[in-house]
Amino acid sequence: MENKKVGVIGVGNVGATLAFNLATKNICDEVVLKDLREDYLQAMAIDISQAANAANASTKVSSETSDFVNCDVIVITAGIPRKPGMSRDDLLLTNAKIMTSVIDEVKDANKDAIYIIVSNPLDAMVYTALKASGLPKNRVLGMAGILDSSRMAHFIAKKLGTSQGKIKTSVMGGHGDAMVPLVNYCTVDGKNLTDLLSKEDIEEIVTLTRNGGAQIVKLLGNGSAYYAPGYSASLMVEAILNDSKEVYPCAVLLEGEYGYKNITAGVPVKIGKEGCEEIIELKLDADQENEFAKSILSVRELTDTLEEKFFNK
Ligand SMILES: NC(=O)c1ccc[n+]([C@@H]2O[C@H](COP(=O)([O-])OP(=O)(O)OC[C@H]3O[C@@H](n4cnc5c(N)ncnc54)[C@H](O)[C@@H]3O)[C@@H](O)[C@H]2O)c1
Ligand SMILES: O=C(O)C[C@H](O)C(=O)O
Repeated sequence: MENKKVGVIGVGNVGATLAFNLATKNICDEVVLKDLREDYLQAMAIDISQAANAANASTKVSSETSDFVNCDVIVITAGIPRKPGMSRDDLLLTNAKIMTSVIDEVKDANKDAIYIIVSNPLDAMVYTALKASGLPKNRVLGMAGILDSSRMAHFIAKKLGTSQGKIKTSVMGGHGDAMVPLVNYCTVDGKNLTDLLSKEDIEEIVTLTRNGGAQIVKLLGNGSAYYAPGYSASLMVEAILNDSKEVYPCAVLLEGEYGYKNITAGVPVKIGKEGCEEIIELKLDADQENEFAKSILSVRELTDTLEEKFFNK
């Protein structure tokens, strides 16, 4: 790619954190921001541009509508976050409306873009984005698996009292309470997690991982996590722009993989300049297959609701 350009729609907590990472680390040549809140949008563009200057990074940051064209990657974080006591699923219809409207606004001027969806409920928003854009499945990916895996690694490090950075984890399925942390694929410094911790400790880590988003929502009281989500999204952007073929867990449309069709959920994906270039089919044991089935079912309930109350109304 010649001039690498990334559009970020929604520059609230996650979008601004993402844009800050992209700009200060020179991950692309241009970042273009878009939001409903005009003054806030401009403030973010100026502040992040100044941060890039402080970092001696050459990335240009803009909030001009006329610049929101020919993006290579568009990340959508526009939408409302949940509040304490809410589930991500409670955001379904509000955020589906926002998702559809922002895609309608940008799709014609950004015909080659790969979309990364962040808004919640994540898997249902990927489904919505696919329908709203009419794009092939490889060009719409959802960010959640990297975040959930990073949470699992955090809880393992805490439990073992070990240094971070040596822990490999992977979480599949929908980004909801039924997500599937893949315990037998976790290693710490090359050693299997199952050889390092008891069954009870591992179960506790799985529960903490599943509740990781809610834990932060409760502590914040008004909003949800953004540093880890923003950073996780920047890894996906980087993999696309650099055509790195990195494998990350991402939400994509399944068309027979893992035995499911016409449903979006998190699976390991090889990411390159075409977006999702391959879905990796891991061998799951019987328990994991059951958990994945439950997770798929919870996403299916949301996409059925969308079909009934949003797309066919
Ligand atoms: N996938 C994940 O793992 C993950 C992680 C964190 C947050 N999220 C989700 O991401 C979304 C954003 O979270 P946040 O913390 O950044 O929220 P936020 O409220 O800080 O930011 C959302 C931004 O979207 C903007 N917006 C709303 N409607 C818009 C529209 N039509 N056009 C342009 N901009 C619009 C708002 O003005 C706001 O600036 C939420 O739905 C949240 O649940 C997902
Ligand atoms: O928990 C949320 O609502 C936000 C996000 O999905 C997260 O996991 O941090």
